[in-house]
Amino acid sequence: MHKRIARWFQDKKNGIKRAVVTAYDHPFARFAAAAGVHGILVGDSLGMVVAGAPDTLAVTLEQMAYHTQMVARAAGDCLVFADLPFGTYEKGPEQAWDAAVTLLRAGADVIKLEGGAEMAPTVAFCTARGINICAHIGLTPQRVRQWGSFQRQGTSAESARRLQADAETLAEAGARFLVLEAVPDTLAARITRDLTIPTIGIGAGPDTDAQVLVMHDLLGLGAESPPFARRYIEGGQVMRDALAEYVRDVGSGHFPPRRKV
Ligand SMILES: Nc1nc(=O)c2c([nH]1)NC[C@@H]1CN(c3ccc(C(=O)N[C@@H](CCC(=O)O)C(=O)O)cc3)CN21
Ligand SMILES: CC(C)C(=O)C(=O)O
Ligand SMILES: [Mg+2]
Repeated sequence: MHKRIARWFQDKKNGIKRAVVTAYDHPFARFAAAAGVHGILVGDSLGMVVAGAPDTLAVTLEQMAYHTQMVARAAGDCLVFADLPFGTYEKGPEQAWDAAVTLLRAGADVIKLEGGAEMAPTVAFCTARGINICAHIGLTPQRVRQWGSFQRQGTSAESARRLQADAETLAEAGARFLVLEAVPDTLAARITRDLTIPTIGIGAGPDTDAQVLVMHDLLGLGAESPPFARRYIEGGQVMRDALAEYVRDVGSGHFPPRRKV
């Protein structure tokens, strides 16, 4: 196993938590790596937080490859995860393989895809041929057009049982990581305890092996964040203040300074 991935398994055994953040370009990935983040996810959430769309469905493989390249160049020792976007992998293992190769060539270490047991053959196919797969269950945003909104999952006993079975099936198929999104804390804790692979939670409570947050939520750059996100700084306000000062300085003649020669 890749030494950097083996560390994730070791830390899970020892109960040491790991932190993942999304990044979509070089400067943000550089900040994440310098801060000691363990993993960077080039998420298809870029369609929403960077491109301004209402969901992630319009993101293309070419866009994901472009952003993965920017991030990988700055990632240092961070493990780089990249999302397969909607429509590039659901038909089956061979379609998924082609798309995953594109993102590996762009610099990703681990390829993430959404879905439960129905994705197990694809996970097994890619894993057997040399690609590290991160599965993603619970609130899978690529299915929002079926649900109508971003709804928490696993809240009924039946849905919780299905998610737990999905987790086990995906791990048995060879997934190296599992993202649990917007599910009850108790369910995430149970799945984390049952699996030997590291779980990465978002809106899934404190008991997953790692956490992931969207960079623009963490830094307060978006107008709104999901209820579970913590805005560590109101970065948007900091930027607006700087920009307004620039506008004032240009208007008043304080910028640029007059040079002697
Ligand atoms: N900026 C941003 N941050 C994210 O974490 C994120 C995105 N965008 N876009 C893609 C998905 C969507 N995400 C979300 C969004 C909302 C909830 C949520 O919990 N919503 C409310 C209302 C749900 C409903 O209408 O039923 C909730 O309390 O469940 C969860 C995950 C997480 N992801
Ligand atoms: C929220 C995370 C897990 C994600 O899939 C993304 O950022 O696209
Ligand atoms: Mg995603």
